Amino acid sequence: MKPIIACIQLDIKFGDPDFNYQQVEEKVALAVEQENPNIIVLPELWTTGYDLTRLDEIADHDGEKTKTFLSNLAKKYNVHFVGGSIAKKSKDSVTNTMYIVDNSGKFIHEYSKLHLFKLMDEHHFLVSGTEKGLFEIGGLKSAGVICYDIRFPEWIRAHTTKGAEVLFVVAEWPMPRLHHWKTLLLSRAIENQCYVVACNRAGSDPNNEFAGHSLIIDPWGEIVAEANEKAGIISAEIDAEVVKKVRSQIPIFDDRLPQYYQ
Ligand SMILES: NC(=O)CCC(=O)C(=O)O
Repeated sequence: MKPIIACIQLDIKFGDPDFNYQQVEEKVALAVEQENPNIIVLPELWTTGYDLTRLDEIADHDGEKTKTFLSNLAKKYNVHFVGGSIAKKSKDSVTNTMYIVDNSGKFIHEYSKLHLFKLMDEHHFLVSGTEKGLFEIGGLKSAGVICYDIRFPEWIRAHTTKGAEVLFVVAEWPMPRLHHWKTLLLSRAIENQCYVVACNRAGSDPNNEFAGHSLIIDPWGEIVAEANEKAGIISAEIDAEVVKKVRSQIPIFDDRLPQYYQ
C-alpha cells in the first residue's frame, strides 16, 4: 500500500486555541473529503501560534486536550496524525511538542523541538526536548522535526541513519526566508534520500508574515506537491520502494565514513 499524505496549511489565529481547534476540525473533514488521506499533517504551534507571552494561560496542560482531540478525529476518519506541534505545559516548563497518533486513536510518540529559535524568542519561553523524533506510522519508517530543526543536518542524519525514510517537518516559517525553507528542505531530501513532507502555516501574526509553500519532496529531490502562500491542503502518495531504489542507486549510507567526520 502507498499511503496518501495530506498537509493542512493552516492560517493560525494568534493566541486563540478555541478558534484553532474548531478550524482544524473543519479542515480535517475537508482534507478527508478532498484527498482521502491515510496520514494528515498539521503545522507548528497550531493551537496558540507564537503568542509566547501568554503561554501560561493558553498552553495545553500536559497536551491532554490536544491528544484527546487528535485521537477522536483519528478514529472518526480512520486517519493517522502527525499532529503538528503545540505548546505543552508541564510542571515547570513549556515545550514545543509534536504528537503522533495512529488511526485507532492510539498515541504513538511525542517529540519536543530540540533547537529553539532565538529570532522568534523561543528561548525565553520554551525549553528544548530531549528525545529523538523517530516513529513508524502507516507502515512508514519516519522522523518528525520542528521548523528551525531543519537547519541542523546532523540532527536529521541522526534519524535517517536509524532508518527513517520519511521526514515530517512542521513549521511556522516566515516569508522573508522562503528561499531558505525550500533550499534546506530540498537539501535534506537529497542528502538523506528520503521523502520530506513539510507542513508550514499561512497568514500572519503581529510579528511575522508566514511563507506557506508546504512541500512534499521525493527522495530524488523532486517536488511532488507544493502549496502557494495561502491557506490550503496539499497531498501526495508516498512509495517507500522509491526510497530503497534511490538508496541502492547512489548508496550514500554505505559510503559514509563517519570516522573522518569529527
Ligand atoms: N519557527 C521556527 O523555528 C522558524 C525558523 C526560521 O524561521 C528559520 O529561519 O530557521
